[in-house]
Amino acid sequence: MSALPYDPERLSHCAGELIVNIRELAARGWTPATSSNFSMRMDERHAAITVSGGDKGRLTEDGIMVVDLEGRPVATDRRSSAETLLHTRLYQRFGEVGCVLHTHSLVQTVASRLYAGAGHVHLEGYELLKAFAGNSTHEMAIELPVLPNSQDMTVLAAQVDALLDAQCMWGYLIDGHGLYAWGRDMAEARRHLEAFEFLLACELETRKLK
Ligand SMILES: CSC[C@@H](O)[C@@H](O)C(=O)COP(=O)(O)O
Ligand SMILES: [Zn+2]
Repeated sequence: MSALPYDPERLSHCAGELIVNIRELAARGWTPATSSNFSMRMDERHAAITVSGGDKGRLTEDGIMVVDLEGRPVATDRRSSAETLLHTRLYQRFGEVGCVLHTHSLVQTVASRLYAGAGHVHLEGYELLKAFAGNSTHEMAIELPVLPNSQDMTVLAAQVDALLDAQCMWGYLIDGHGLYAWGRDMAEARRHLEAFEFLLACELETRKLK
């Protein structure tokens, strides 16, 4: 029997799913330099998350570790993502959140700069809005929030908390930084991430043509 406070088989399963998906996202150029971080819920008290630093496109099992939902490392001396708190707050608040993905694509970063003043990106009338869980028509709008960046994760986490108090959503941008998106499992989180990326690219293209 394992002395670990989590199921090692569950960790292996999460690590496998994370690695396959992260490599695919990295291959699209969405994780430049050592940016971006990713996690999956393991159980009601633990999440599997990427370690801090390193090229996410070359991730191996060694690059995934366990934290508790307060963001503390569990049974390891490795250092989890600098942005761990932004992941664990979502798992703490919403029992149904199973996966959190954070990337730094060019489109996400440029959009975050252009819409930081407005505080949100207005996305309306797109068929792809149906990619977000709970939406069944293009005849609707969502506001993707844009938060000010900070190197102090407690400040950023508090901003995210305030947002989540005010509205139900599947993602947010951080100014000059990138996108956070989540879902009930990896497939849903990835669908949301890809939908935000595509819709932001549409907004940027449309601005160019106006
Ligand atoms: C390479 S700078 C990007 C980091 O500051 C951060 O925003 C990021 O996404 C990755 O941090 P990490 O600690 O590796 O999870
Ligand atoms: Zn980041």
